[in-house]
Amino acid sequence: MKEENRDMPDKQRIGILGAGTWGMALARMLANCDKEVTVWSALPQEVEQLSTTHIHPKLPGVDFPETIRYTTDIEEACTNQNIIMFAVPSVFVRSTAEKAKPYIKDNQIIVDVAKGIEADTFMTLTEVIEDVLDNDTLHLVALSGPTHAEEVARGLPTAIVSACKNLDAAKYVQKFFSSPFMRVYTNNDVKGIEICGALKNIIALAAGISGGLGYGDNARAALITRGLAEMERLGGRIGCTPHTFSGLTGMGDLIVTCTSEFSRNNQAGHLIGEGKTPAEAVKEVGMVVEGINALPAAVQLAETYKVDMPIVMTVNKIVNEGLNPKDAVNALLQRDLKSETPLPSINDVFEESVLRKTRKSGMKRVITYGTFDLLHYGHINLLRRAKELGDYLIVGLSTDEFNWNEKQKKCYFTYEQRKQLLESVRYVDLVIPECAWDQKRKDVHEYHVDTFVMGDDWKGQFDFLEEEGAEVVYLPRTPEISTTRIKKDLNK
Ligand SMILES: NC(=O)C1=CN([C@@H]2O[C@H](COP(=O)(O)OP(=O)(O)OC[C@H]3O[C@@H](n4cnc5c(N)ncnc54)[C@H](OP(=O)(O)O)[C@@H]3O)[C@@H](O)[C@H]2O)C=CC1
Ligand SMILES: O=C(CO)COP(=O)(O)O
Repeated sequence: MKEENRDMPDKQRIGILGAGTWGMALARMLANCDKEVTVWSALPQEVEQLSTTHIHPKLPGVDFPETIRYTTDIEEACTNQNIIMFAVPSVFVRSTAEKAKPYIKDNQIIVDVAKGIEADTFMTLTEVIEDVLDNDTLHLVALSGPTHAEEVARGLPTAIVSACKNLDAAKYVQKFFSSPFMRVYTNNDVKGIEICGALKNIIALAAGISGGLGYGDNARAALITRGLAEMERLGGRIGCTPHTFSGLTGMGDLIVTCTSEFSRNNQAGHLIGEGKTPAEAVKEVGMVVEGINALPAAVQLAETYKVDMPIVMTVNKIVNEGLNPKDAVNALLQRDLKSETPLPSINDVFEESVLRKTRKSGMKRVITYGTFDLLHYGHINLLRRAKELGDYLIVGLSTDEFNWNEKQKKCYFTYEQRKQLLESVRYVDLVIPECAWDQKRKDVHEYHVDTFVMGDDWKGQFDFLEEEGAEVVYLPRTPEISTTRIKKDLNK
């Protein structure tokens, strides 16, 4: 997708599917930024009420611009829009996509703001939409973050993430939703963003239950921190980027949902902790409680991938198996004692011991950096010659985020896949992540590097590392081969 093709006439248009609090808070912000907004709801009485009163019953004190159009006709909401946004609760995403499908044009940008994982398929919600619409030309964007509708509807400062595998589409949505009070970041880890959005709601239920039982801030902080560890563990197992979990949609959304009075999940948990049944709690909250919807998939994913998720499992026992919340918390506290630091992997232990040994025996250590996507014989030549300069070769492998953020480059293989390929090359002894341009000075000292090696296309650019005591060598590239060239040839 080329961003320039997307430059729109003066009026930018969006169709919003869902007139709940979140869809309406965003509708208000966009209409106030002069976008042409059409809101679809499945419920005629909701459309009738919003078009006549310009007030949403769940957002008292907030007035909505009269320019917003309301309709029960999904064709009207989907036709001729720059963006179509899904803002219905997770359980209605599939049926809403089915209704919208006949009216979705090729190359359409579709944004999902609902948070959840489908129960039977374990699909995230952009995956559900993709599955139903079944059209390769579409651009599916997850827009997510710590964003309570009640605050956005009042114009309070908020940050959010636009996540898409296609950088141009992510940037388009970033621009479209940026406003004087909303700051939008991009990310390409769509799965990680959506897993965070779904799982944090379950942890917020736990935080609410703890509050309802009368426990204090210490317990809540422990649940937030250990909850994040569970989210990260599952995310890591299914290939999400670790960095996402410390970002806005991970730690950020977890903090806001576990602490805000506005959180529906937190409120429902509180009521359950006080003794209400889950059904009574959901009824009293009166809005969607997505943590409860996400539980079946989260439990199944934890079991399928054999990931230890004690908080998620405990919430499931309380919500779906009728376990008494107090007994559940006691059981959680009485589990086997553990270390906070995960056990180092066999690889880490091995590499550490090799590094220690090579330090003692005075072996010569060499380091090089790069992306090494679509590994080819030019890469192998460079690695072989680098290894010949010493005894132990370290490769600083550019992470996906580093490539995305600093080089606007999307790799064919993920960091983990590229790492595995490099680790199976006989010349490579250790692969470390390259996350920033300026880490090289630190690496030279941390890894006791004697020689720094790069291809001669970088000639002169790293001579400053000599100040750190490393010899700097630029090796000639193998002229006829490069990843860029492979991609170009395959596209012919
Ligand atoms: N609220 C927030 O602060 C945020 C919410 N989100 C996410 O956005 C999604 C929507 O949440 P939110 O707006 O809060 O939800 P609400 O509970 O406020 O609204 C849900 C809306 O869906 C309507 N609805 C009922 N039946 C159907 C149906 N068959 N098909 C389509 N829609 C139906 C509801 O109508 P009725 O009320 O009459 O049942 C209501 O208008 C959720 O996944 C949530 O996690 C994300 C970020 C922030
Ligand atoms: O996702 C949200 C805030 O980012 C809303 O959370 P609740 O659904 O718990 O209100």
